[in-house]
Amino acid sequence: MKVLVIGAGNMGLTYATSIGESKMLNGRDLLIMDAAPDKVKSLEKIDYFDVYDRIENCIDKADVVLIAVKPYHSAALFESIKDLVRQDQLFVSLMAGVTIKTIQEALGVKKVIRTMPNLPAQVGKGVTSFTSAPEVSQVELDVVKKLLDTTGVSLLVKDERTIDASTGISGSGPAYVFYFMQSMMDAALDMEFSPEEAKMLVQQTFEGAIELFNQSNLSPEEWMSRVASKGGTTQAALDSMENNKVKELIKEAAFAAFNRAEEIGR
Ligand SMILES: NC(=O)C1=CN([C@@H]2O[C@H](COP(=O)(O)OP(=O)(O)OC[C@H]3O[C@@H](n4cnc5c(N)ncnc54)[C@H](OP(=O)(O)O)[C@@H]3O)[C@@H](O)[C@H]2O)C=CC1
Ligand SMILES: O=C(O)[C@@H]1CCC=N1
Repeated sequence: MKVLVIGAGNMGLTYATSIGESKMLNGRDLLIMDAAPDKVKSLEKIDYFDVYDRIENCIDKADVVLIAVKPYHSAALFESIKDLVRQDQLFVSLMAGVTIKTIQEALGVKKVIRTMPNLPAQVGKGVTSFTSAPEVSQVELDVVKKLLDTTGVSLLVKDERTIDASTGISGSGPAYVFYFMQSMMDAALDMEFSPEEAKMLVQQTFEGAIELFNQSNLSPEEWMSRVASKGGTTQAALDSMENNKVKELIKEAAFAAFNRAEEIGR
C-alpha cells in the first residue's frame, strides 16, 4: 500500500511523520507533496518519505491519498487532480467543513473518508474523529484507522454532522485551552510575576490538573470541589466565573466553531 499526503503543513507533515515513524508502511511507500519550493527543500532532509512538488508526478502511485490543504485551497486542488485520480483510490480528507459529497463530486470518485484531527497529533496525543462514505469497505476503514492512530487515538463517528461537532470540541479545542492559559499568564503578569514565572506557574498548573484528572475517575466538577474550600479563594474565582457566565460563553464559542464547520460545508 502506498500513501500520499497532499499539503505538508501543520497537519499533513504531522501525519506523514507519524506514519513514517510507526513503520506501518514498507520502504518508500509514503509520499508527500507540497506546492511551496522552500517547504519541499526542507522536507527532502527528512528520511521517512519521498517528496514531490508536482501532483502529476505522484498522485497516480497512491492507493490512499490524505488531503491536508486548507479548505479554501481545496477547489483548486480538486481541479488540478480530477483528471488524474482513479476510482480504486481512497481519499481521506483532514479538511474542516469540506463534505464527502463535495469531494466525491469534485473528483468523480466514491471512496472518501472525512476526518477531524487536532494539533496535539504533533506529539502523539491527537484525537481524530472520522466517518466514511458507504462505498468504503470495512477493511479500508480499518487500515485508515491504523494510519490515524499513529498520531494518538481515533473515534469512528456516525455522520458528518458529528465530524462538524468534533471540530467544535476537539479540532479547535486546543486553541480554547491555549486561550485559558494565555489569560492566566496575563493575570499573573498583572500580579507582577515575571514572564518566566508566569509561564512556569501556569504550565505546571495545567500539567498537574490534567495528571490528576487522568489518574482518577472524578469529573472536572468533582475536582473543582476538591480545590475549593467553603468561603475560600477558589470559590471566589468560581463564583466570579459563574456570575460572568463563562461556562455559557465557552459553550457558545464551541458552537461557533461547530456552526462555522457546517457553514464551510455549505
Ligand atoms: N491546524 C490545525 O490545528 C487543524 C487543521 N485541520 C485541517 O487541516 C488542514 C490543513 O491545515 P494546516 O495543516 O493547519 O494548514 P497549513 O497551511 O499549515 O498546511 C497546508 C499546506 O498545504 C499547502 N498547499 C496548499 N495548496 C496546495 C496544493 N494544491 N497542493 C499541495 N500543497 C498545497 C500549503 O502551502 P502554502 O503554505 O504555500 O499555501 C501548506 O504547506 C485544513 O484543511 C484544516 O481545516 C484540522 C484540524 C486541526
Ligand atoms: O481553524 C480551523 O479551521 C481548523 C479546523 C480545526 C482547527 N483548525
